Amino acid sequence: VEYEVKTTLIQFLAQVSGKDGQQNSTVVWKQDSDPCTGLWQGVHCDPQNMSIKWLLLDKLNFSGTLDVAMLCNLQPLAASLTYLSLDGNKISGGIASEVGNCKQLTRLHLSGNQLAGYLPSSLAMLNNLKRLDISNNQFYGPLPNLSRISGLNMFLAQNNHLEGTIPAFDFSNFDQFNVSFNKFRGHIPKVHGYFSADSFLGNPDLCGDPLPKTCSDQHMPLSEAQTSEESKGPSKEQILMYSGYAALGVIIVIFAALKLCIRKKVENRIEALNNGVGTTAGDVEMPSNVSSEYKTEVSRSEFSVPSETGMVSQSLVVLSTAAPIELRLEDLLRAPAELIGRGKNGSLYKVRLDNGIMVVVKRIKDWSISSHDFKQRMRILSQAKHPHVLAPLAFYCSKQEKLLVYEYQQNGSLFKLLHGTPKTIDWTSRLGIAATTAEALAFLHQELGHHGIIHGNLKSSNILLNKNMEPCISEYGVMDMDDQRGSPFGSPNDAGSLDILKGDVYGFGVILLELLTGKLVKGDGVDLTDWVQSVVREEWTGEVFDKSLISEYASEERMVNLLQVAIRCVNRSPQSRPTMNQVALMINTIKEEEEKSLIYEV
Ligand SMILES: Nc1ncnc2c1ncn2[C@@H]1O[C@H](COP(=O)(O)OP(=O)(O)OP(=O)(O)O)[C@@H](O)[C@H]1O
Repeated sequence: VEYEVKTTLIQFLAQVSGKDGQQNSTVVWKQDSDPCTGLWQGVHCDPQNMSIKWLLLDKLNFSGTLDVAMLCNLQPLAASLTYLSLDGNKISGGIASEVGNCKQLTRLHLSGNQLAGYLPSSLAMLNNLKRLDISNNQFYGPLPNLSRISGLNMFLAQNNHLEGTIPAFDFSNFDQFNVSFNKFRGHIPKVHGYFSADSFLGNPDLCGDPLPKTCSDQHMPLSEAQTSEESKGPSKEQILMYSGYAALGVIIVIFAALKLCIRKKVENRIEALNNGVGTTAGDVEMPSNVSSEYKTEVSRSEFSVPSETGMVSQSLVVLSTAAPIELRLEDLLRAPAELIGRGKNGSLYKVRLDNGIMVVVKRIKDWSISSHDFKQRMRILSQAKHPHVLAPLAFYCSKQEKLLVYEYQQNGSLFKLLHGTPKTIDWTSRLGIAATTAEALAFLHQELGHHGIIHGNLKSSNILLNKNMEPCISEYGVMDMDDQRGSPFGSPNDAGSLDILKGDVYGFGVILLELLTGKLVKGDGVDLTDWVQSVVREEWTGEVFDKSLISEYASEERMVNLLQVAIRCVNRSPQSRPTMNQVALMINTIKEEEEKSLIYEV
């Protein structure tokens, strides 16, 4: 590492620790050693080119001042630093505008210090920023327009003195967001159910969903209020801006008209198809290639879809733009199908469409839900979009029969990954799957819980792996809440409607136990939970873990932490189980610890 970089880092440390000359400092970096090879505490380098990537100096009792300009004005550091973390010290000062030079920063964690002052607008120029935590400080003034950073997925700024309006964030990008206990005012931008009131509480002049306080005219967003006060006549910039908007408007209208034309064409086609299908129902081919695993003959009558009149008269309702273009019921029925599962709520077929695309069709018979409620449910489900939730592409609904069409996931399920041979899943991947699944489930609970929609059948065979081997929750909302009566998962009937989501928390806890033990679940998760609880009661906790995790030297501390989360989730009493939001936070903390330890090893 260059001499200049070393000197700057040492000066930065002296200033931020408040221990000049590093006397009495808990961290000592020496000029005669190298930050990357000399194991400087808190410094993590890219092993390829020995550049400084992370500076992690959390909870070290530092009481100096922050000088980010010192780091970000030095080109080699500014070009390599991706993660700066100083959480939980007593550092004062502010964030200098030079932070904008640290263009590679993806994470800036400054929570729990005594930092103050305005946030520089250059913060919003950090295009690579993903996680920004400035919570529990004394920052004041308005927020820079952080909504322009498209990849930002965590923003924590609670407990400061920030004011003005909240920028128009796209909350669907965020897994954590909190601006509570500040002095923000005006309308909250559209939250679409991604975050609850907790994220906005404690701002007396803030209004609108999800806060109970509705907005009146006096709550006009600051930007609008300023415009109306100042506008005697439009300025040159305003004229330019408005003509830009007008041009954009024209483009949108043309685009909408085009879309309408296309939709009309498709509708005509479906109509024609439906008329045709009614008369050609007899031509529907028999599905073939039945899976040898199930050794079940699929006959035409089993997979064809008769309407109430005995004819195929309704079309598929396509819900997703990801659906293969012109996905039609007729094509589904004609395509070769392979029975791949017969679960407690229906059969599952893998279907190869004419164009070679594979889809999976879930066929649910005799579900007592009315057609109206089913359609309504499908519409709600399709609106809750999340990258780790496999939403149905399309559905079909008649009185006796419901079909749901999903994308085929060729990497199979978590069940197969954990219990198949060879078992190829290491600790880091297991923790990653746990964290991602927890976040996705927390999202669904937030989005759908108030509609009374739960997963209701969460298990490792319903966690599928996408092409990047990331987990996706499948078959969400396919089970009726009533179907869970008497289930050990803790149904809504156990303790009132508030607990409807806690059955899913139980199911998720069992998945965590499977990830940790590598053992099979029997009888609705009961055997495995009983076994784990008895071993832990006898204080043989270490015996619980999958042998392959022990032999790869996975951190026992973090495995025990995850086990504690799992045990809380499978608590007999639904009320004592945490919410999925809490679970997701706990697992994320364990994952962050794991990431930090991995980089220490480097
Ligand atoms: N979209 C999909 N792509 C690939 N495989 C899938 C898909 N959906 C389900 N599977 C797999 O197909 C198999 C059968 O699924 P199915 O849902 O019928 O059974 P199950 O999950 O064991 O039971 P249940 O009906 O109770 O959910 C499972 O191994 C599941 O992981």
